[in-house]
Amino acid sequence: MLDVRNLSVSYGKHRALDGASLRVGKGEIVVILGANGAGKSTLLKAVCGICEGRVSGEALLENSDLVGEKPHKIVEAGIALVPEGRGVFGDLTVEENLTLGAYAERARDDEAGNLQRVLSLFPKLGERRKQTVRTMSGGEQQMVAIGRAMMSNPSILALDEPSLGLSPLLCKDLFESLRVVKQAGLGILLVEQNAKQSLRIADRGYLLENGTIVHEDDAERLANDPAVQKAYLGGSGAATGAKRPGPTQASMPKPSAPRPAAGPKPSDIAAAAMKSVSAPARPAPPVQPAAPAPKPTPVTNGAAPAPKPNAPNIADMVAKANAASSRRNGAAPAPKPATPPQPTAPARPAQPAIPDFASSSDRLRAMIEEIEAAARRAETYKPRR
Ligand SMILES: Nc1ncnc2c1ncn2[C@@H]1O[C@H](COP(=O)(O)OP(=O)(O)OP(=O)(O)O)[C@@H](O)[C@H]1O
Repeated sequence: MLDVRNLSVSYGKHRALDGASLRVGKGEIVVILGANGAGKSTLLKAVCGICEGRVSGEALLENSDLVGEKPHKIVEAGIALVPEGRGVFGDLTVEENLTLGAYAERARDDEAGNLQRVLSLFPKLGERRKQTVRTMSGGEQQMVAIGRAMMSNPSILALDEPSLGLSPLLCKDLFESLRVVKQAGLGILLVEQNAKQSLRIADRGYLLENGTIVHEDDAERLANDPAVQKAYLGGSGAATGAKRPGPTQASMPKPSAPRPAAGPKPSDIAAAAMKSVSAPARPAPPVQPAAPAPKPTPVTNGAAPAPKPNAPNIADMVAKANAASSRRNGAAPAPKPATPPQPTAPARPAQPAIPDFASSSDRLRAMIEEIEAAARRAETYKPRR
């Protein structure tokens, strides 16, 4: 279904991805394992059309090449990204978040059907339809992010480190959810540092080292490979002198390389694309998450598509969400329903501090102002080459 051939990415002079080739079939989970800075996110971003670097090679989906296409075209073609950091709209409800994911043209005709499919895959989201996403646990928010991506009715779901920050128990739930998604016939391209659990659910895996794919195998063989165990699973393969058949040994995770400021921040790009949130006259952009945002800022997948007669208007949606939110709870956020205690406390990522606004409409307005400011920064940004 997805056939990536000889994909390379350079950020200025730095070659972050070097001739990567991989495939993802229907109903198949494929995991990319690699140390920090190996180029995993770069690979996903290049496939999804949101990479800031120079991209060459091919990413064929059902034989049409998506390299060079705009992100919303790639969503229309059938690839949806769940970005690192989720990018959910914390001030909106589960249902509102899911609805925003149905922006793609391929999803609009059957929005109700897609919603039903997502809710039947994730019954918990159905039970929590009216819950404000910010009040949910990290694992539940991740489920919202996956559900929202699935609302675009994709054939390939790409996920960037979805288990990041989740407790072991929530990780287990998350990986189980992905198994359910796979059973629905989607192909899953998964970037993960949690090698143990991802290899448990994956069909095949690739090892990425310094931008090069050095090995490919089925997931079970990878999990039992002493060299892989040593590098990614905390095992003692070195003691056995075992060597992986790839060109080089998998290296131990290394600290992230410093990231040169070669382009606008992903959150700025996302914010620029969201300008129409506060400009109702413009057509709304496609709502596919593009990048991790430092706050619960809405993130999108790039340039705005041509207006469609039946296109939902994001500004209207936000206004509706605003009204619903005010009706729901006035100034205070919805109380968090009791959830069973999680085994390890530090798993939930810190929630961004929310200023004590007088009402939820003030909160929304502040959010929009923040997005506008970021958009203005992005517009005037001039990359230093
Ligand atoms: N926008 C960018 N501009 C310049 N260099 C970048 C940019 N994004 C990534 N890089 C560099 O490309 C290399 C690969 O980064 P990438 O984020 O793809 O790695 P990764 O394997 O996803 O790492 P991690 O697991 O830490 O997220 C790194 O050296 C990184 O510094």
